[in-house]
Amino acid sequence: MRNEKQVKLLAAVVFAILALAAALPFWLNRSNQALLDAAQREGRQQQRLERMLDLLRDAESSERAYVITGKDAFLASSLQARQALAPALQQIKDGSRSGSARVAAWRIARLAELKQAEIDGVIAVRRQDEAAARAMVGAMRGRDHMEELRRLVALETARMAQDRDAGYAGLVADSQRSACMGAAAVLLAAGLLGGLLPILLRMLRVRAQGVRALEARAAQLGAAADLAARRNRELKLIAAMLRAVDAAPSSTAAAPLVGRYAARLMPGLSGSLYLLREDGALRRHAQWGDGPAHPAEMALDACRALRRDTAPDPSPSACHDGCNGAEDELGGRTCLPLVSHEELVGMMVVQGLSSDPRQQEQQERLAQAVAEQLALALGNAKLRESLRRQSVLDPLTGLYNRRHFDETLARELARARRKAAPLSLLVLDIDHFKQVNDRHGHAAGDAVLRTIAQRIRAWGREGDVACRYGGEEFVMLLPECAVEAAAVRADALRRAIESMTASPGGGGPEQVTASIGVAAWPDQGDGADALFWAADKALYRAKQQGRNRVTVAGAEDR
Ligand SMILES: Nc1nc2c(ncn2[C@@H]2O[C@H](COP(=O)(O)OP(=O)(O)OP(=O)(O)O)[C@@H](O)[C@H]2O)c(=O)[nH]1
Repeated sequence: MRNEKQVKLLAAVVFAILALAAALPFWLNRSNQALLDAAQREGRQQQRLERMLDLLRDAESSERAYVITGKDAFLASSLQARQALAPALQQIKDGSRSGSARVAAWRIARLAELKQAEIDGVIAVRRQDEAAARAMVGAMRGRDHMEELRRLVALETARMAQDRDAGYAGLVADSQRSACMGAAAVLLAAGLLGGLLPILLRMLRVRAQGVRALEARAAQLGAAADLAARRNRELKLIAAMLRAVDAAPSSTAAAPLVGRYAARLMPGLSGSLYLLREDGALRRHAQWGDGPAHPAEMALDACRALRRDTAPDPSPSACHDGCNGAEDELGGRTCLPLVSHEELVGMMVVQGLSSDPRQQEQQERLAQAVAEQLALALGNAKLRESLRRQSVLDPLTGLYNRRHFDETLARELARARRKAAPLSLLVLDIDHFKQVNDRHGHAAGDAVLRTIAQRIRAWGREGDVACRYGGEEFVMLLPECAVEAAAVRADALRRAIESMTASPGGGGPEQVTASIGVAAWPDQGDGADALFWAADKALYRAKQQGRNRVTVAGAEDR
């Protein structure tokens, strides 16, 4: 700022000096012109004075000739000279400007008039008396006047020459002064410019530094804005992925969605999502990108990322020996254990990381952020699954409970109506189970219930729904199975129970039997209650008829 003021001030001074130097030739030219005008004026004045002397000389010659000859012919030129003299004298008076020149001009003019008057007087006397005229001429008055006139004209001429010389001398002095001033002005301006130059250079340097700093800052801000926009997009995608996982009915159902979001979140990278199975192995449920296919299944101890510590380590780990023992190229991959509430729920493998360390760090940071959020969401999904399972499962046998049966029966009935397909219901009750409890104890009774549940599970087909209805009573729903086929299958189950070892661990009965009542929609019951009622009545009849048998509901059971 201070520099800027200095530069402006110096620039103004330099400008003024240069303007002055530029004005000098004009000023000098004006002096030259004035001198030239004065010289011309004085030259003209000198010509006038000489002409005036010539006229008087002509007039005097004519006068002499007339005095000597008396002939009027000689008076003609005197008359002409006389007529020309008056305007010539007026021009001489007008042609002088300065005070002294004017006085001299007036004196000369006056003397010329006196000379003219003297000539006129001699001519007038000659007309009367020649001798008197000759006497007048002889008196030399006219010659004195002419001498005086010549002297004055010479003086005036000398004065004019002197003035001219003085003017020329002044002009030379002015010219020298002007040259000196011009040179001084140029030197001064050069000096000032010399002083100005370092300041300007410094200012330019400072400005250039400022511009560079601003450019660097702008680049930083641009990069920060880009980064913020990228992070914002990533956060939005992560949030959307988490919402999708939350909305999915199970973690396995969520996995393909995760794969799709991961492909958008980490463009250019490939990867796989593994979920931990109940048997403790990792199973691949999603894969994205164009990278190499990762193993479909992986044992926990095959992964260096997982076996490194006793507890799963959620920090990213670059594999160096490949998964599942397979050879893998070094680097370019990170395996991220998905740990939620200190429990491993799965693993995310990201492949194709950049070889540029900075870019790789960013990719790993993003993969780590995705993995952390995903682990929590998958953990929550598993928790929800577990809660949901617990709410519909019977804790003793692991079969569905009565609540689930009620819901399923209503749903399956609706489906059967839609499809016009049969739906069979089996109600199974263990025979004399009270005696089992009484003889072997309640724990042995529980063991028998679990063994029978296993047998039912083994007997069931895909689509069958087996539930513990309560106590020692089980129900099985057989969609798209007509009553005859259901009766056949029920008898197979009865026989399987009859032939199984009821207490494999010992301490209980060796054998148990069960009675089964069978009913089917729509023949034995149109609604859920009617169908159950019919099957239960058939079971009652089986008990009455001696147990360990299958009874199909008939018209009397409706
Ligand atoms: N150990 C055990 N016993 C149970 C459980 N639920 C019900 N029971 C018993 O099952 C027995 C059912 O007996 P009952 O209803 O008299 O029938 P039953 O002895 O099987 O006779 P029938 O059905 O007529 O063949 C009772 O002794 C109950 O205490 C259970 O969860 N565990």
